[in-house]
This record gives sequence, C-alpha cells and structure tokens, in this order.
Amino acid sequence: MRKPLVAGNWKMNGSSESNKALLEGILSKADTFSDIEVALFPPSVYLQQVQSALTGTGLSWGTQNLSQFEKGAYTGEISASMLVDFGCKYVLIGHSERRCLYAELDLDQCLLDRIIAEKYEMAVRAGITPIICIGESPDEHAVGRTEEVVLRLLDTVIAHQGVEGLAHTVLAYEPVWAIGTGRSATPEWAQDVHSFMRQRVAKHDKEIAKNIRILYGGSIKGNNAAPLFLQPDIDGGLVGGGSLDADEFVKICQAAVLKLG
Ligand SMILES: O=C[C@H](O)COP(=O)(O)O
Repeated sequence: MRKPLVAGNWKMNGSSESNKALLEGILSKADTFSDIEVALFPPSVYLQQVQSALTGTGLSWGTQNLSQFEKGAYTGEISASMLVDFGCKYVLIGHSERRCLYAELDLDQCLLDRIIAEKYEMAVRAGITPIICIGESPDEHAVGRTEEVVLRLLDTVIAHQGVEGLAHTVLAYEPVWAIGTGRSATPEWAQDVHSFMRQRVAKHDKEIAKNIRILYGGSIKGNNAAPLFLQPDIDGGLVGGGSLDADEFVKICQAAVLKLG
C-alpha cells in the first residue's frame, strides 16, 4: 500500500509571523492526519523556521527548487548539500512556474528537460527525495497533447537516471491549466493521466511502478480533495493556494486519510 502524501507548496508567500500562525494551526490538528505523510515547502528563507517548528512532529519539509550544480559561483542558487544541512526530506523539481518563468530556454524544450533531469540526479545523490512535476500547458491540453508531453518528461528522467532512480522519487501530475485557476482536473481525468504514467514506469519495472507515488496538483481545496484522492492511481496532492490556510490544508490532509479506508 502506498502511503498518501500531501505536500504544501507555499510558493512565494508568507512572513515569519504568518508562517508561525499557519504552522501552529496545522500542528494543532496533526493527530487527525498522522497516518499519512505531510510535507511543507516554504520559501527557502523560512526553511529554518519550518525546520524548527516541524522537528519531532512527524511532518517533513523541503524546498521548492535546487541547483543542478554542486557549489560555486551560482548566485541565488541553493545546493543539495544545503538542503541536507536543513534536514530536508523532499525537493520540488520542474514545477511549471519555474519552467515558464525561470526556464532559461523555454524554446529549447529538450535542454530544459535535461536541466531538470540534472537537478533530479543531484537530489537523489544527496539522499533527498525529488518530487518531479509534470504537466501540460493550456495550449497543449487544448490540442490533446497531454499524454505526449507528460510521457516525454518521464522518459527524459528515466533516460538520465535509469528506472531504479524512480524507486526514490515522487511524481506529481500538475496540469498547468489547473494551477491556481480554481479549475481542478476532474478525478476521472486525473486518474487517466496517473494511470498512463504508472503504466509507462511499469514498462521498465513493474515493482517500482506499483510502489511509486503519483500526486495530483492543481486547485485542490478541502471540498474537492477527497474524490481526487480516492482514485486508485492518485496517491495524494501537491497543494499550492490550499496550503496557505491552516483549516483548508488540514481538511485536505484529512481527505487523504480517507484513502486508507
Ligand atoms: O505546487 C502546487 C501547484 O502548483 C498547485 O497550486 P494550486 O493548488 O494553487 O493550484
């Protein structure tokens, strides 16, 4: 049985004060979702605050990005060893907001995917579990290219790291048209995509495919989380806006508990 995971990506939100209230609100209800895994992804400047609040609680934390380089003259970047220093268990890789807004070469999609695969390799080597985000843009969705786009990135990762690397990886299907729009994918649509992702992994290794967690991300809220999470191939969620409010996020975590039956 794959343990459900709910990941709260705070994106570029928060302050020391608001984080404190959010963390207290989540932790006050942590006993209601202790059977699943929950991880928080604050902006890096708040990593220490989150680490100190979550240490010993059973919740995990990580960052929203990492550098593909080890160390050196890379202004503004954060290395895998720094994440280890702060006790990070997870790291988000290839989030569409980074692909679109910070992708050095969006026109050269192949090179972009290679950078993401390199970041993935850096995380795995440091013992941090990458959560690799994959999803189609609104235009790609409109012309029915979802499967092609999603599988291309998955294939790139497998080609760079070998399928064995996926044994220590979480995948997240995040259709860009659903992110922050209030328009979540339907449970059926998301299930179909998750299913073909799992089948693609199974072509390489059936055991890894059976065990790999595939999260859904895109406008998950307390009132739509349960039907998504109850789909057989959806193993939890990557939550943006819904992770910024303690009550909302707790509801989402509690919805993931329902999956355990
Ligand atoms: O990382 C989280 C996803 O981008 C989803 O964001 P959202 O829940 O605000 O749509």
